[in-house]
This record gives sequence, structure tokens and C-alpha cells, in this order.
Amino acid sequence: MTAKPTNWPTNVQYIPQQCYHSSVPLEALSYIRGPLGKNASLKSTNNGRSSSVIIRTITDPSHPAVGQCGLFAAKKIPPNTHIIDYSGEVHGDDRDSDYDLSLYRTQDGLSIGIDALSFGNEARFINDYRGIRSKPNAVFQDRRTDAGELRMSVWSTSLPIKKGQEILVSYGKGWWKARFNDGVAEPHTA
Ligand SMILES: C[S@@+](CC[C@H](N)C(=O)[O-])C[C@H]1O[C@@H](n2cnc3c(N)ncnc32)[C@H](O)[C@@H]1O
Repeated sequence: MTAKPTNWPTNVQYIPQQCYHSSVPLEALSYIRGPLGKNASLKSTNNGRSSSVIIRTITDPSHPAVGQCGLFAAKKIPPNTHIIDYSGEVHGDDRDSDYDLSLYRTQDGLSIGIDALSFGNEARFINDYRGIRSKPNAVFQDRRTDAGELRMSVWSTSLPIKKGQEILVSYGKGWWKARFNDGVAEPHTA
């Protein structure tokens, strides 16, 4: 069994690599897993853990997510560097989750997401940059592992990330708009 990272919550199952929900249609499953099929995760050279990040509780009262957690650089991360893959449950059903991001859209228009609400890795703690920094220092980028599995990965931008800095992406305006319309306050851009 894989050891959980420091500060891992008790109500979430730690999975270093993505897992698959039964709602993913077979054709999409085979496209995402790639040519090695079920063995793609096992044969992957990237086991989903990253020594360059650490989960921390946010204590700064001026941070818009104070009291929650964030993901921070445990050491200097060079520019344009792979930081971690976003692990969670790959699914084709509807989810009402703040930890769900889009991985792939099938030809029939079905959106396949990765939901890290109940299962995930350190990447589920990455916050949006709004209200924290003037711009993101990391981006989501889909990629295939050496074993051919499609994943959503997190990369540094063209600037290095200093040790101790929070890793921040853009969730996209649509993400906030969907929640803003539900009555959740949209964070201000710093
Ligand atoms: C994927 S989670 C990020 C991790 C989360 N902070 C935690 O501790 O589990 C997304 C949630 O983090 C919070 N969040 C992320 N970025 C934020 C921001 N810029 N301002 C306010 N809240 C933010 C919101 O509550 C959002 O629903």
C-alpha cells in the first residue's frame, strides 16, 4: 500500500494514479488507457508521487482559501517542468464536485472527467491563482505517459517556482462562473 503524503485528509482515499469508474464507456476507456490497456498504470514510469510538492494548511488570513489546504513547492521547480499528474476517478457521469476537471471529450460529445473528491493525490489541493497572485505559476496539460495512458498533468510555466511558493493554476473563468451563479463568491483577480 502506498504511504499517504503528509497532511493527507482522512476522508479522502489516496491514489497515486488515476482509477476508472464504470461510467466510462469501453471505447473511451481504451482510448484513455492506451495500447497497454489495464497494464498502462502498472507499467508507467511515473508512479504519481512527486517529491517537489507538499500539502499545507493555509493560515494567512488574507488568503481567500484560509483554513483550507494548498499545494506548495517543497523545492525549487525549474521552468517548464512536469510537477505531478492529477489523479482521481476517471468518469463519464455527471458530478457535482469542486475537484472535477475535464480530461477528454468523446466523438459523441460525452465529457470524461477526473474527479478527485473522494480519491486523489496531492494535485487535488492546487488552488486557483485569483485573489492570491497576479497570474498562475502552473498549468494543466494533458499528456500520455511512457506507457501510453492519457493523464492530466501539472507543469510549471516559463518561470521557476521558488521553494515554499504556492502552486497555482487557473481553473478558468467558466469554473468560477458556474459556482458564482450558484451563489459562491467569485474571487477577485489580484
Ligand atoms: C480543487 S479544490 C482546491 C483545494 C482546496 N483548497 C482544499 O483544501 O481542498 C477547489 C476549492 O478550493 C478553494 N479555492 C481554490 N482556489 C481559490 C481561490 N483563488 N479563492 C478562493 N477559494 C479557492 C475553493 O473552495 C474551491 O472550491
